[in-house]
Amino acid sequence: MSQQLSTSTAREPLLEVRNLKKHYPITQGLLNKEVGRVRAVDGISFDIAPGETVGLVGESGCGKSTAAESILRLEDPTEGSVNFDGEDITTYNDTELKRFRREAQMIFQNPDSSFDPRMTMGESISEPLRIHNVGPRERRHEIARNLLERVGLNADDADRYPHELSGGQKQRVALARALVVNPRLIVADEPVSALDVSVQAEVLSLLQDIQDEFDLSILFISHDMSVVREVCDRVAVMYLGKIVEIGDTESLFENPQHPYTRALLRSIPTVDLDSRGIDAGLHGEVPNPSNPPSGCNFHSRCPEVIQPEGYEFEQENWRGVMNLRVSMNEHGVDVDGLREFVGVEDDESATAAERERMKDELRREHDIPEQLTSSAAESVLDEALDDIVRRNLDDARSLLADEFETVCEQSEPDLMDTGTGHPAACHLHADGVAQTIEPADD
Ligand SMILES: Nc1ncnc2c1ncn2[C@@H]1O[C@H](COP(=O)(O)OP(=O)(O)OP(=O)(O)O)[C@@H](O)[C@H]1O
Repeated sequence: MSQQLSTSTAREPLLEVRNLKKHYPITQGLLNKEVGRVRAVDGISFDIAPGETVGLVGESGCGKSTAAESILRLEDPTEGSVNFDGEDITTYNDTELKRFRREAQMIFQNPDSSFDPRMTMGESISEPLRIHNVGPRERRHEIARNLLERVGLNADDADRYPHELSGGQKQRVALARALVVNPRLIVADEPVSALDVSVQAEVLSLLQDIQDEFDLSILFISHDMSVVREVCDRVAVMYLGKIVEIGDTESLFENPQHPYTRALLRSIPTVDLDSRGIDAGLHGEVPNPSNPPSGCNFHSRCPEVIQPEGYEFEQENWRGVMNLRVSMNEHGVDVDGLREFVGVEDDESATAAERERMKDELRREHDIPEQLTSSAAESVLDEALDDIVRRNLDDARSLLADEFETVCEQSEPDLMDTGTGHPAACHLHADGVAQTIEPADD
């Protein structure tokens, strides 16, 4: 299924993002020679219909903010198109951009840094009107007072300064300021993550009321799955610059089809203390987007990575072997550290028993059990561990790659049909069969 079709809304979209990329060059030397690229956003496509809220969700560093900035042309995209009301804004000149920026407003995470401390709230709200030469000063002030009431504050708050307001009140003012130019699209980048939980709910409910009243489209960016579930009609899950799953909120939350989405859902804190925490979800960090893993970008952390043909692992054993391979490929193995750990002076004097202890330590570090359930796999692994402690790292690397390479590291999956009504980019769906997994507790 093409990414374009699978990411569309049912209605005529207001915003159409197609194959959007934003790469930052990494340069070196006096001549600024390009030696690499940070692939912050790497080919995303989705639509937003009028009055619709679409969530962009993922861990920190997945490229959400860069996507938002590229969509509003606060950053110039490297590739791709952004159609707003049928026109590609990536080709706009300065005058056209100025007009577009009245129609598409952004709200940021930290309300403190969005206001000039020397300006009253009324001045801040009416500032965009002044920039766009709308009305005389008194009229602009009146509009600001009016909007303050619309966002649940007092008209007289127009004369107050930012330091006199709480975080939640400031985020309400930020919303009023965004609304003052009658936008059709609001991009809200983590709009409630800096607020107390009790205030978050109020601001989110205000956002929804305002959306209904003004028929706004909203791109809602968040790392918080529970907040996204609350406010979004559809959700796009982003990992390392790409959309890995996109669908209606209920469908995606009830029947998540990408292992990354499932892991994010398991990471939602619950009131049940026994099952709380990130442990059941994601391990490690988002890899550096200047050097993403081969094949499926998520394979280096995926708890459901597909097993190589010809072996029968228990999935956790298999993940352990993958952990070893990933760390060998990403940063090698510290054989000196291992040697010191077991108290061996130098390589020559190591006894067979001490080498075994080094191998045990390698297993422990990578969550590999003492013995794999598959004896064929165990014998390959044992030989590779032996190579590692004898410093034949290249031999170990190629033995493991030859025997255990999986489709997940060989080829990059596109968004594909999952049989659930919404697509995901995962080889588990290569045959079009839905993965029916128990919904996550939330
Ligand atoms: N100007 C820049 N130059 C180089 N790399 C950048 C630049 N801006 C962002 N990046 C990198 O691009 C990647 C995506 O960053 P981005 O801020 O878009 O992610 P995010 O999902 O919004 O995370 P967060 O929630 O922490 O802001 C990160 O690895 C980041 O370091």
